[in-house]
Parts: sequence; structure tokens; C-alpha cells
Amino acid sequence: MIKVIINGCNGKMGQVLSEQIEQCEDMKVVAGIDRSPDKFKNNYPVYKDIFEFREEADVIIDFSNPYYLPGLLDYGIEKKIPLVIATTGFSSKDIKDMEAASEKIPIFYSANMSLGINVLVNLVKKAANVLADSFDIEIIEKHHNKKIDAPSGTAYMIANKINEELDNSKEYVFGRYTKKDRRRKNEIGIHAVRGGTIVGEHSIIFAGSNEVIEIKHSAQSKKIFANGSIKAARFIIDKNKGLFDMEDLMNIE
Ligand SMILES: NC(=O)C1=CN([C@@H]2O[C@H](COP(=O)(O)OP(=O)(O)OC[C@H]3O[C@@H](n4cnc5c(N)ncnc54)[C@H](O)[C@@H]3O)[C@@H](O)[C@H]2O)C=CC1
Ligand SMILES: O=C(O)C1=N[C@H](C(=O)O)C[C@H](O)C1
Repeated sequence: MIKVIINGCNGKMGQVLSEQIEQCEDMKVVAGIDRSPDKFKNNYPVYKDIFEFREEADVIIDFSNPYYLPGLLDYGIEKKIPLVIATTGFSSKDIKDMEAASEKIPIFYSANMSLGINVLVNLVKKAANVLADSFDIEIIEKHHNKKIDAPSGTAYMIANKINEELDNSKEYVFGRYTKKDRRRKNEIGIHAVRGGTIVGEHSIIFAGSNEVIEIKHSAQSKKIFANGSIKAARFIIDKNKGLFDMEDLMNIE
């Protein structure tokens, strides 16, 4: 039985993940961590601070807030526990800290745990290779009105994957409201929309002369992210150290 700690267990994703793990025969939640530990009645103990948990666990799945990253990395390293990090909104220093920690423990990090988005990334990389010289690339993401970071971690991830494919020749322009200038060729525009209960939409628009290609992913339930993080947990528990993402997981499926 794989023993899981859920960091951010009383958040929207933490609760969906708890339900999904209950349906797994090979996994159980042994503890949850949340800054509001009494918000829900969970079937496992919930602590405010991860260091209060003194029993054994095999993996931590994190859907919380970037603020918690240093504590999470410290705990993972001290207890030698693999981490699945799904939180978004990290700074470049946070990513460097994660890379440094992955020299000691295994870390699986993806801003989007769904299979669909990761297939989309592959399609978009191919399209960018063929079209980038003559088409303009814009990314539009839409999410629910409770989301605190913008643009989404997935929008950054897609932009970064495109940019890597194009020898990092692109600059990101976030919204165009303050710009009083026409679009330059070396831009990727990134735009965020927030409203209602939208689970998560990402559109990548390749706009050329007299033709437009739009590649879009629409998440219809948070379960896709929870289930992806469960697969990531199974994938990472027997690794020794290193930084992994959905491409590593998809390569073995
Ligand atoms: N990688 C992926 O596939 C996905 C990532 N996410 C990301 O996961 C994160 C959580 O999303 P939601 O559950 O929608 O947010 P939420 O706001 O509903 O939940 C966050 C939870 O973390 C807790 N929390 C916040 N700061 C904390 C801290 N310092 N220590 C311990 N707990 C803390 C909050 O009390 C809350 O219960 C966000 O960054 C979101 O963008 C969300 C969906 C999919
Ligand atoms: O906060 C969310 O809900 C989501 N966050 C992730 C992101 O920032 O990309 C992934 C998903 O789109 C849902």
C-alpha cells in the first residue's frame, strides 16, 4: 500500500484528490497538511505543519501554494520522501530550489497533470517548428474566479516549451493593455481570463496571413489533474533522485 501525504488537502484539488485516492486499491492517505486544518472532516489526520506528522509515508502530493515550497523541500530531503508538486505560481528562484532538491530526492513537477495538455504540448511544439517564421503565436487561458495566480502555470509551461523549440528567440508579452505599439515578430502573447467555475482552458493561436490555426484543451473536471498526480506518485516512488515531468511519465505508458 502506497502511503500518501496530501499537502493542501483542504483546498479544491486536495479534496478531489482525497476522493480519487479512496478509489485506489494500492494507495491510502495517511495525513493531510493544510493551513486551515479543521475546514473539512477528512478520513485522515490533518496537520498545520508537515513536521508535526511523525509516522511513515511513501510520497507527498502537493496542491497548495508556492509559499509552502521551502518547508516541503526541507521535509522531503530530511525524510527522503519523493514529492509530486502540482502547485503553480512559482518564481524562478523556486524552480532553482526545486532543481537543487532533486539532486537529493526524486521530484515530479508539472503545472498540468492532465494527459490531454501534455499531448497538446507535443502538437504545439510541432506546429511552432513549422509555422513560427510566418505566424504569430498567442496563448489564451481561462480559469475559475478562485484562481490566485495569473497567467496559469500551464500557459507558462506551453510558452516555455514553444520557446525552447525556437532556440529561446521569443519574448513574452502579458496582455496588451498597457502597450501602445504594434505586435513584434519575436513575441508570444499570453492572456488570462477569470470567471465562474471554468475548470481550465488553454488555446494556442497561430495567426498567419489569411489563415489561423487554434489548438485548444478544455478540462471538464478537476479529476483529470488528481488522477494524473496519482499516476505521477506511482511513477516516482521507486526513483532515487532527479526532476521528472509528464513527458517522463508518458514515455513509459
Ligand atoms: N498541476 C496541475 O495539474 C494543477 C495545479 N493546480 C494548482 O494547485 C494549487 C491549488 O489549487 P486549488 O486546490 O484550486 O487551490 P485552493 O486555494 O482551493 O487550495 C489550496 C489549499 O492549500 C492550502 N494552503 C495554502 N497555503 C498553504 C500553506 N502555506 N501551507 C499549507 N497549506 C496551504 C489552503 O488552505 C488551501 O486549502 C494551485 O497552485 C493551482 O494552480 C490546480 C489544478 C491542477
Ligand atoms: O488553478 C487551477 O485550477 C489550475 N491550475 C493549473 C495552472 O495554473 O495551469 C492547471 C489547471 O489549468 C488548473
